[in-house]
Amino acid sequence: MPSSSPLPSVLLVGCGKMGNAMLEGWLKHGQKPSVVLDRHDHALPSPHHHARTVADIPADFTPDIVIVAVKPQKADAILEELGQHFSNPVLLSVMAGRSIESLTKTYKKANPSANPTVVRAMPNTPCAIGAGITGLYAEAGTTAEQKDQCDALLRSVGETVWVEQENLIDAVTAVSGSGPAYIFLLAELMEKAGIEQGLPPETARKLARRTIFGAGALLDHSVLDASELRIQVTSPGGTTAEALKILMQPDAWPKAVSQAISAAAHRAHELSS
Ligand SMILES: NC(=O)C1=CN([C@@H]2O[C@H](COP(=O)(O)OP(=O)(O)OC[C@H]3O[C@@H](n4cnc5c(N)ncnc54)[C@H](OP(=O)(O)O)[C@@H]3O)[C@@H](O)[C@H]2O)C=CC1
Ligand SMILES: O=C(O)[C@@H]1CCC=N1
Repeated sequence: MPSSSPLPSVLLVGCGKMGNAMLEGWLKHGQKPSVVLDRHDHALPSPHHHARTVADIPADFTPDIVIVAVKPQKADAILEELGQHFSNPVLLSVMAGRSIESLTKTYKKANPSANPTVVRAMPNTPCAIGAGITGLYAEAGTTAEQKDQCDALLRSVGETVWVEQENLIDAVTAVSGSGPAYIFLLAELMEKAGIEQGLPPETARKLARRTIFGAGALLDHSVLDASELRIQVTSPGGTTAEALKILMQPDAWPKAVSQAISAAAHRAHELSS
């Protein structure tokens, strides 16, 4: 649960879909004066500050944590620039794939004496409504206080789990970072199939969305395994059993979900450098 003390101050670099999802939650929970660096306009409540470039960051601003939330393929220039501005920050990267080694190397490129302490985090967009889940990994040498500060930020917008090996962040990315997209696809497909069965589009949309919401909420409340909750819906000889005969074919969902998550993890690995 979020603590009542103010959240650490941050320099949030990149306030797009993921950065903004986290920022909304942080602002609600009360955050020390922070700066958002993004080339697009952002109306921030006082005393927070929006900067379009590194040069716009107030000279006396030293954030507790520098968070990098730009695309991993486009991060090099801004990382190099930040390395010249903040020498020894806690650098919290939410970028998919980019390894601690690669982040550190790029950060030090224009300022070899820079020495960031890198923590990697993989949140997801439900952070926007406080229902996120974030996996974290900290490089060796990160202090307990630095880890606590990162954890507090992400815990304020959902739950957190820490992993013991950096490469497991790729698995987190594939399961929960990208995961909401799999569920949104399911919503799209259920809605479409409902329309094919003759339901009015608005009714199909409502049924699909509320079913996914309700099933998620039940999973969240229940101590039972997902498989047990599935069995509770599945009357012998009934309708669900007929649907699951198709979905649970080894070549259907079991294979597709495994392959999809493996492909996402593989892509994260490709983005490491
Ligand atoms: N979207 C998601 O669900 C998740 C994303 N992530 C990670 O979060 C990161 C951001 O993803 P996402 O939010 O989707 O991306 P977005 O492109 O939506 O957000 C990035 C933002 O940063 C801006 N930006 C990029 N470079 C600069 C710069 N040099 N100076 C100023 N502004 C800049 C972009 O502007 P412009 O668009 O003009 O380039 C954009 O507004 C990625 O690394 C991704 O791997 C992690 C978990 C989930
Ligand atoms: O698709 C991506 O690469 C990012 C990382 C996880 C979710 N979105």
